[in-house]
Amino acid sequence: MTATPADKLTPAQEAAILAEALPYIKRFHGKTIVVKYGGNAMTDEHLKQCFARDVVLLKLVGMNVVVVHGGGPQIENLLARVGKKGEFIQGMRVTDAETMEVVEMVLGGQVNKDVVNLINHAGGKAVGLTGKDGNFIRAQKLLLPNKDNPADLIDVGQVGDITQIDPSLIGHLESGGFIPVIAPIGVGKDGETYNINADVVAGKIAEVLKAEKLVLLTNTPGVLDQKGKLITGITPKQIDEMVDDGTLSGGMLPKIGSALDAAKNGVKSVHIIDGRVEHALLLEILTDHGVGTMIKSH
Ligand SMILES: Nc1ncnc2c1ncn2[C@@H]1O[C@H](COP(=O)(O)OP(=O)(O)O)[C@@H](O)[C@H]1O
Ligand SMILES: CC(=O)N[C@@H](CCC(=O)OP(=O)(O)O)C(=O)O
Repeated sequence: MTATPADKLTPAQEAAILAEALPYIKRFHGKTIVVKYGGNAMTDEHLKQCFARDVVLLKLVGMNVVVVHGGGPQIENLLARVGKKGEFIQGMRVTDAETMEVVEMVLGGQVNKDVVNLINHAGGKAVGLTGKDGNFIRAQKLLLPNKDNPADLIDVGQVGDITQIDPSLIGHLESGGFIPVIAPIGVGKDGETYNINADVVAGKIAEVLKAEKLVLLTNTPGVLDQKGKLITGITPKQIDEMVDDGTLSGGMLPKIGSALDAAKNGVKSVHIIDGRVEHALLLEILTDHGVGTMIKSH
């Protein structure tokens, strides 16, 4: 028998991997999978193309894929060009009127169209939306709790707290074979524009659509413990402890909060995975090798 280089699979091995996908394709056929594509995971061109191909493949084998994207680092780049630096409180960007303009330009424009274009180039039919389209993400001003003084609330500007999501627009797109690509911008009752954390939007959309899975792609292997080791499954109790002792911080706070809310509110499985790994999405959904951290509801 001829030797096979370690990095090349035999035809039998390749076939075995493809066959492994069958039970997952059957299980998730016709089901909704919400994918949050973090701004930190969309920095490398090759990885971006892998992501787009994964989304198209999942759609073509019959899953209703909904993409919600972020764009934190991309917002930061444009803010720097106008001489501003972002400030975050509890993982939320402090959003004054000028920052809101930049956020809407970047999320609703540049990043949204980039993701749409990538997916379409990979053979899908993606349609970009913000919450203003059909008023489908309604929001009101978010006030953050002050841990030191519960009576006091922190004002972070035009940051939105979701009040309502209308799933019908997504349903129409899905029935036409389109892949919705959603920028995390909400609209207030008087037409105000709100900046919403993308993890929060992804979590709420997954809940409203009664999604089978919510997958959050980011730039860490998953949730890490104090020693930097990956935690493959995490419970609400562990989350509370890790928030209290500061092991979970920054952008991970809204991410884990939304993930837990989604898991508690009916989304069957919720995962935080490493978007820097090629085809991380396919590995998570179509193989026996779960990657990253699964968030448990209890
Ligand atoms: N315990 C933790 N495990 C993993 N990442 C953490 C943890 N605590 C804080 N983080 C930070 O959260 C970041 C991910 O959140 P964020 O920067 O908002 O990413 P994204 O753009 O993908 O939403 C990580 O890059 C890391 O710096
Ligand atoms: C209120 C708030 O913080 N909004 C986020 C929206 C983008 C986002 O969430 O992007 P990532 O997923 O790449 O972090 C922001 O302005 O950065």
